[in-house]
Amino acid sequence: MAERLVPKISLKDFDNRKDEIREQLIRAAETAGFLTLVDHGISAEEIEAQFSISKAFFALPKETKGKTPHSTKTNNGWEYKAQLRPSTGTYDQKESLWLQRHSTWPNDEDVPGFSTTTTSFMNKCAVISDQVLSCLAIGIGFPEDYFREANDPHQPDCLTQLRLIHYPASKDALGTWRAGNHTDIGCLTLLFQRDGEDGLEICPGRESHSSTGTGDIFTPLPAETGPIVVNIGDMLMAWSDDRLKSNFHRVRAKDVGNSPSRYSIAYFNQSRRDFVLQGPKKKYPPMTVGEYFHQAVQRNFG
Ligand SMILES: O=C(O)CCC(=O)C(=O)O
Ligand SMILES: [Fe+2]
Repeated sequence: MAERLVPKISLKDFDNRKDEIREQLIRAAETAGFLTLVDHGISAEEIEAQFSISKAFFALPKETKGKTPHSTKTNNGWEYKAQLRPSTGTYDQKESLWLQRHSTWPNDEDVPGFSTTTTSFMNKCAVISDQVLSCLAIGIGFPEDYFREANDPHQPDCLTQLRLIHYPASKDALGTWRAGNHTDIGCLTLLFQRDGEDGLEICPGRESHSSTGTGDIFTPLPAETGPIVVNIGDMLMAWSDDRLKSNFHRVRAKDVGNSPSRYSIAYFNQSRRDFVLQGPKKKYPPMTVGEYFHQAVQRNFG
């Protein structure tokens, strides 16, 4: 069932297969709001190299990780079991490191290779995001390069973030959540997982970018090293006049018994703060991405 719900889409030979790929991406974005990308240009070795960096960081003592402190103002830095979800009323059982291109990063003495590996990984994520967003732009009715400008990661007002996540191993997790039920606030998320570290569940069926109601049928998506899980965020749902679906998802550990630790990496395309967001059908009044973000944070966490 999960296989049918979340299609596997190949980006192989992108320039020559653009029309076919675009159709597949739009169909997935309009239905489940989730899809899995293969042949996307980041090798399994490169993904594992970034996971090694992530594992090395999270294995450091708290004092060393705390040298990159989390800021509530920018949402960058290292947070430990700090995300309180109104959807669950509990703190997510995880730690994560939020990074922007220009934020403070852990230094290379503490994590050898951190900056080179992570910069190259972010650059590759940006290329894939650009390919997907160029297809979705046409599907919505914008010019092909519309989101290239709106999401340009090299602009100083770009809100895009990479998030390294670690869910510690657990036993009898009933009543807790690794990541409570939520939608992503940004435009488009690329999510990397590892073989055997399952836990992600998705719940399609949302009709408006600001609705907080959700169904209760969640489908597990088995974790695989290599394929990238891609999902639409609230911002792109609003930007498409609710045509592309930003759907609820969550991460859970086993209610009873042992769950191994899980590492995941998310690349959140969150657009440029000063860019004006409005769909081609003008279903919602125009607002800047910064205003949208603020409103969505209030809605999800307020
Ligand atoms: O760890 C995961 O697989 C999901 C993370 C997630 O949904 C998020 O950080 O928004
Ligand atoms: Fe998410």
